[in-house]
Amino acid sequence: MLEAISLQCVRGDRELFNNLNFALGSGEMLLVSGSNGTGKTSLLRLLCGLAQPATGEVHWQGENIQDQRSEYCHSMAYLGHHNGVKEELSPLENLSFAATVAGVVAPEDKIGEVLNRVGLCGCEELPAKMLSQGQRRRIALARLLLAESRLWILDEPLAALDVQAVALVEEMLSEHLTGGGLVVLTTHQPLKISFNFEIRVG
Ligand SMILES: Nc1ncnc2c1ncn2[C@@H]1O[C@H](COP(=O)(O)OP(=O)(O)OP(=O)(O)O)[C@@H](O)[C@H]1O
Repeated sequence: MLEAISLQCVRGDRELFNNLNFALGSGEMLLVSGSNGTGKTSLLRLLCGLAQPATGEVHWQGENIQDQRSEYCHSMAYLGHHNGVKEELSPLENLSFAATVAGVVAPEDKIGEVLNRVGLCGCEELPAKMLSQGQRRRIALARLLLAESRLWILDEPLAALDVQAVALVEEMLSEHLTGGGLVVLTTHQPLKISFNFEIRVG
């Protein structure tokens, strides 16, 4: 379970939110909504442990994430605004590198399958810098599929994606939730898959 306990977020001299609470269980999805600049990315960064709340705590499986950083990093996959793709490396190399860092066993045929699933068949060996924005976003989605993390924290996962890729993300979310995974996401685009909770910031 992921729990936000009385979170307060301050950026610069502005309080973005205060006393924010939720509890998300297995197979559940939380949508974080709000207008531009209200604090959605800021909240996701607190949930990942990339930033600290002014007050409050984030708990994973009943324990503060600050006290279990390494375990939490293995349980959680974050897709931010940036794709985290290395420009000089091909999709194949990017995924192989990401799997090694995450401590996941990913033989080349498994990586090939995942790349095929995200529609990158035919450009597996091109340097990422030669790919389009949408194709780079697809590498990031492939990384999620390989990561084997129970908790997905996704900031605008549909950005730059075409209609087929949006449908793929919906399918990925659905499978992840059915398998007992948890999802926290922001999106300015409508999703066909329903969420269990919504928090509006700002
Ligand atoms: N390092 C920082 N220092 C000061 N203010 C910041 C910092 N980072 C973000 N902010 C401010 O915090 C506010 C919330 O930013 P955030 O990126 O969380 O918004 P958002 O809801 O995700 O917006 P969008 O929908 O445009 O992605 C913005 O007004 C932003 O300018």
